[in-house]
Amino acid sequence: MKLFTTKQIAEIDKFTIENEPVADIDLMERAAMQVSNWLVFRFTTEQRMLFFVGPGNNGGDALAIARQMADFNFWCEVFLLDLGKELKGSPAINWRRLEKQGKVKLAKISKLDEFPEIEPTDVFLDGLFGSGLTRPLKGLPAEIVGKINELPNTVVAIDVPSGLMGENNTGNNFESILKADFTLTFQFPKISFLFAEHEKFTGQWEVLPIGLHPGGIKKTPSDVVFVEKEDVEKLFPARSKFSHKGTFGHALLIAGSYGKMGATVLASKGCLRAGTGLLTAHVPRLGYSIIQTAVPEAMVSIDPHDLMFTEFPDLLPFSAIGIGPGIGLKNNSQKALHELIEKAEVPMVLDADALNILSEDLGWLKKLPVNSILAPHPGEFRRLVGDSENSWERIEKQRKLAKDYNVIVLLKGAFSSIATPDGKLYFNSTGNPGMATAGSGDTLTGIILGLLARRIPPADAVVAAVYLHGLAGDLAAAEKSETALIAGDVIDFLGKAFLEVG
Ligand SMILES: NC(=O)C1=CN([C@@H]2O[C@H](COP(=O)(O)OP(=O)(O)OC[C@H]3O[C@@H](n4cnc5c(N)ncnc54)[C@H](O)[C@@H]3O)[C@@H](O)[C@H]2O)[C@H](O)CC1
Ligand SMILES: [K+]
Repeated sequence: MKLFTTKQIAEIDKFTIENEPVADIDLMERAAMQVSNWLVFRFTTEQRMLFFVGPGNNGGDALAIARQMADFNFWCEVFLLDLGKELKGSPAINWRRLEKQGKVKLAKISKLDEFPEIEPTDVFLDGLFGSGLTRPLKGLPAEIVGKINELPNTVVAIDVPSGLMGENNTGNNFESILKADFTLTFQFPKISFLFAEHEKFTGQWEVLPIGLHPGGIKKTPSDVVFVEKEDVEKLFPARSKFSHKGTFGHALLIAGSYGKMGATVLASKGCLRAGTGLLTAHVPRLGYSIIQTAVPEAMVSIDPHDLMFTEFPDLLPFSAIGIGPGIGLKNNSQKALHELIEKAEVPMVLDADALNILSEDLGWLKKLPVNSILAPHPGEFRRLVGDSENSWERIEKQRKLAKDYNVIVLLKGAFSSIATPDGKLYFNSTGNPGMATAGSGDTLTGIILGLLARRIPPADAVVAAVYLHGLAGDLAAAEKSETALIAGDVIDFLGKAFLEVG
């Protein structure tokens, strides 16, 4: 799914109104009905619904929802924020419709003292501000938000939690952003919902389709993609009956050192499960019997050093190279990594210690084969490019790194993001907190390597690998719980994940 800025969403909104065509007020009614249908199944008519209504269309939505919910026999009360201006357009029409219906108590709030008496079971609906927010909240709106945040009641935000910007929240006043338990957002997730520090504002968010015009969505350009099943399905070429091992390539994995051979085992298994034809794992001497025993499907190339990576085999047979998990930072290994980068001609995926080594001198990134992949977690990313004030700034740095060095940068996190040199940005939609566990990243590196070895174009390989890794983790958590989840489970469920994206 393409993701848009709130400005672009307003344009698609306008396109829909003109080309469907549909009257503004009817589109609002449609959006409101989606929210009402959601609320009806979530709450009971014993609970009061208190609507906090702002001056724009977000408020208009709230007024329409209040009327619809009253028709569903819910007790609804409306509190219109009185900012000294009359309602206009569709919000004004919805106010009159409520007056005519006569089932909902209507009040205005012009100062904080007028905040209503509440019961703990009351549900708050936030229709103060949505995607039209232009600046941080202050004055009365900020006070109302502050008051709502102090109370224990369940809060449902309409479209966007009031006060949160749709994209960049640098410089926003975090004290005056509404903290919702649920956010019901229209048609597209807003980009700022994908940043960890905003979870406390959005709560659980859900996308409600409101039938925006497909033509408008198609013609609006966007470099940002929220990766879902249909985006991944199309990346896999069908396997021909006449395929043989060579068709699916030969991966070289360089991983592990004394005390860290588990990283090699996990990455190897991930790689094999991702469908590589052949895998050679290059390991220090001490790792020989470990790999032969734990991963009999892999061939082993043995380093002359007992404990660490110091040399690599002839690169000719390999269609992709993965390096990093558990290799350590010793000088010999650093030197060998640099030599490998000089010689390699097939796409590489670099992770963990390989990235820590390259952080010392980013000049090496320029020498990587084109479209190689860096797969840092936030700590490794910081070592590469320095501190970031927030997720937005981190993403900007990620995109710049990808462009400047012609590499694909995968930043691992809750919604892992992938930046490509041509300026595209992907956010992954799968995965769960249980996957923040030892060896999870090694497994992912293996999966990426396996897809790369199959000669799937590097950007597609990363997007698909991250999605499948997350999906396997979700399937595993459903059976084993997030708490008990270990990296090996993700590998075990990778087959089921592949079946789902068939
Ligand atoms: N395409 C859709 O998704 C649809 C969205 N709908 C709803 O419309 C809102 C966006 O409405 P809009 O009128 O553009 O903006 P808001 O209601 O968010 O508020 C804008 C209003 O407030 C003023 N303002 C902006 N910032 C501030 C501030 N910091 N302090 C005070 N006032 C501020 C601004 O000048 C405007 O007057 C979207 O979220 C959906 O809920 C449609 O109903 C259906 C289609
Ligand atoms: K809102």
